[in-house]
Amino acid sequence: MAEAILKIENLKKVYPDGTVGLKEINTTIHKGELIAIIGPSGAGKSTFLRSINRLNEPTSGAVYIGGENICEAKGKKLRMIRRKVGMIFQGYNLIKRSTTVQNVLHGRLGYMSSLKGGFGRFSEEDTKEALDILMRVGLEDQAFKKAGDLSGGQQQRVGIARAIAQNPDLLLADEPIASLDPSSSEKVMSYLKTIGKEDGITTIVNLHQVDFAKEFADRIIGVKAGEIVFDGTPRELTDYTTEQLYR
Ligand SMILES: Nc1ncnc2c1ncn2[C@@H]1O[C@H](COP(=O)(O)OP(=O)(O)OP(=O)(O)O)[C@@H](O)[C@H]1O
Repeated sequence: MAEAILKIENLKKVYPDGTVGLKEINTTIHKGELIAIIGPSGAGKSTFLRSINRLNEPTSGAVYIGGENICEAKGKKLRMIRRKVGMIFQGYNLIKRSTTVQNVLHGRLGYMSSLKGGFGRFSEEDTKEALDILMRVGLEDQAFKKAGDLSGGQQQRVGIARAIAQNPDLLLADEPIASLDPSSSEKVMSYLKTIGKEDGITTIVNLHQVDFAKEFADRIIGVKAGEIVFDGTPRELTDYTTEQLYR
């Protein structure tokens, strides 16, 4: 089996108002896997995903990314771990008035000095790499358009390109296709899968659509009431199990 890239131990999240977001999550995820997290609304999918890079601060437990516990990391060490974790959002989170290629270059910021990054001084090499990445998501002809002028599906592909520019080991995608039509969703999931496999990136995707999880994931984790209640291959997720999960 491929090396473990992510190990989660006794991960728990209780929100300040007392709501238990995650009861206790334990799992190991391997290099290059595409994992879909599914489950009913309010199950804890976003809490789970966002706890992995501490976008949402866990209450207790450990998250080892490449052997380092991000929950205990601070300062430079935390930045170094986060640099290797790309994030893709439902609302794309692009700078709409900047060009597509500038948005992709933002993925490189973690590798630049804050002075150069602040002035947007990207090297020719960085720009060339950003254009190459745009080609990989089929957007080379949109590179100099304003990101805000692209369709939703295209904006999400820029989101993928920006995350890839970060040269990540791990990609976290929080409901990346929730706002897209089926055809754009299919494309976004295909690019995530193809690039993940080509580059050996482990990808964890929160999904509402079970059919997309079954079509694209290597492994599906079902979450309900803050706990993992299913963990298996798409084939192992039967109609009965799905019904139990969403009941
Ligand atoms: N900031 C917060 N404060 C209090 N409770 C929260 C907060 N964020 C989420 N929760 C609660 O934590 C639980 C898990 O929420 P989460 O958003 O992780 O679920 P989800 O499975 O991603 O849901 P959805 O599919 O609807 O996005 C829910 O009960 C939710 O109401």
